[in-house]
Amino acid sequence: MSSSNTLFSEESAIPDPFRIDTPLEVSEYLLDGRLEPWEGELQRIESAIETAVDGVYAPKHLGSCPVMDEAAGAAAVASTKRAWNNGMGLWPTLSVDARIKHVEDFTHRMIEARDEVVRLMVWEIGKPYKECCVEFDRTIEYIRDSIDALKDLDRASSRFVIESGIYAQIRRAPLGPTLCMGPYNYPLNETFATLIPALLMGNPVIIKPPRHGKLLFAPLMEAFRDCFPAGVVNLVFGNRRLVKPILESGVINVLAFIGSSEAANAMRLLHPSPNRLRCILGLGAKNAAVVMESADMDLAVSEAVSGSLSFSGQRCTALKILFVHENVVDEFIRRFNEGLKTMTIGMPWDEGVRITPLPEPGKIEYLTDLVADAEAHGARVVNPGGGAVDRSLFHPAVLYPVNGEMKVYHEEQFGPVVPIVPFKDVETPIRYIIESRYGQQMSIFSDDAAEVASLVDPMVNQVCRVNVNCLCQRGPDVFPFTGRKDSAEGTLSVGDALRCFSIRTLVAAKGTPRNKTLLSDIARTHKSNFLSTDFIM
Ligand SMILES: O=C[C@H](O)COP(=O)(O)O
Repeated sequence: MSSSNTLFSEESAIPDPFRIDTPLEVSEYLLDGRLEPWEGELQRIESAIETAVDGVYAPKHLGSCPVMDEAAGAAAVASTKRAWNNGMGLWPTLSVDARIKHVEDFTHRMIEARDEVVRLMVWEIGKPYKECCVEFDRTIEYIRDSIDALKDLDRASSRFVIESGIYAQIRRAPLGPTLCMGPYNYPLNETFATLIPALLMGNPVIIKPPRHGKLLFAPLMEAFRDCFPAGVVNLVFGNRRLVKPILESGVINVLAFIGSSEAANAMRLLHPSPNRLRCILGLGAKNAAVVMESADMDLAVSEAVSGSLSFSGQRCTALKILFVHENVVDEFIRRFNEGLKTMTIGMPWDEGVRITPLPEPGKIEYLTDLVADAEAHGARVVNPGGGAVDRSLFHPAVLYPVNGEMKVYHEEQFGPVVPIVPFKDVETPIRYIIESRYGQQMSIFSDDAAEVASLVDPMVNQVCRVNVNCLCQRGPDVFPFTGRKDSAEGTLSVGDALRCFSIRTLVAAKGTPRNKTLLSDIARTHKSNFLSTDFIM
């Protein structure tokens, strides 16, 4: 564990590849296929990491970004609307293979920017360097897998159907102007998890990067401009002032947002016809682990440590509450505290580091308050040094015994605080999961097949992924990723997301010989599908 005076005794302690010597001043945005100069207000972007200058610790100035206003929001809407052109624009009518080519060209350019994107991510959100690399590479893989999935989908869905005397060609069609907004914890990957399927399916998009993790979009701006037709990708920076007119315009047909349930609800209501707005959302979660008496303790502990504390607990899929059978809870806590030694605290570029500075303002105070509230209601911090604060670093705090009177029992902490609840009867965690406002995932740790089986069936009807002897997680990205209740809308995984960003339409005709010829002719001239020869009658 690093002590406060070894973290950053001086600036030169930062390894060279990670230095940011010159702040990145972003004074352009992408609209209508052009990089436009921004002459208005700029936001000063500071690092999650506090560094020492003349012995005084403060966040480092990383650069600045436009804070775009209502007029810019309206301009972004107009650009996207032109690209859509009532579904008759270049992009929505382009052939699938041509769209894929644009995305592939962009991917090559994106790979060239890897080092810079990763470096900015490390500084802006404090994510460990290796995890930033994984995020980048996972994004590239997501793009490639989505392209493959689109080829399969297109072939499967572009065949002729003859049913009850009706000829039909079923087509996957785009939905229209789309607003993509990712979260700070996966600023690249989770923005692209909506952006790429939206584009592949023919939708023009506005990207609004998250509050933290936005500078890393700057190295991609020229690639977006060069690789896509005008107006297909619009990249704007700002806050509510920018987003409000975009949604209020009524032009946006799809809101793709990963973040809090509250923000999603507020945004949805900005649209003049909220029911018409398709929302593809990845929201909050309070995933529980249930550790039964029969559990393999080594496995349960190592999965629980990693599941609750990877990227300092800032994952929607993190285990945010641990229910442990009362007969094994003492052993579980003892081993959990041992396991915490693998959660090295330090700077994101330190080898093997897992717990890093938190980027959100006010987060340290929030977590400190959660711990104090739990203590006031009878819990203790059971790991030595837990809850200690070292500038923007929060040392993981394991709280025990936690109960329903405490805030941490209910709230999504999204940080390195681990509440442990003892239980006698498995009804307790089951009831917790049933009554939760969220329904993303859960984990069961047990070595008893009958016991697992009895839990799995009721639980798959409460959450969208039941993990057996395994932590909660999103990947592999070809697996469905969604949630019930306030946790999600739509499914954000390879393939499933392509379906979310499109609609099945069909061209149908009375099954006469004349119409058969007619539909074949239409199929020959229609560009939006691959139209393999087996499609043409
Ligand atoms: O923050 C939510 C992410 O979707 C979690 O993804 P992950 O399970 O791969 O860390």
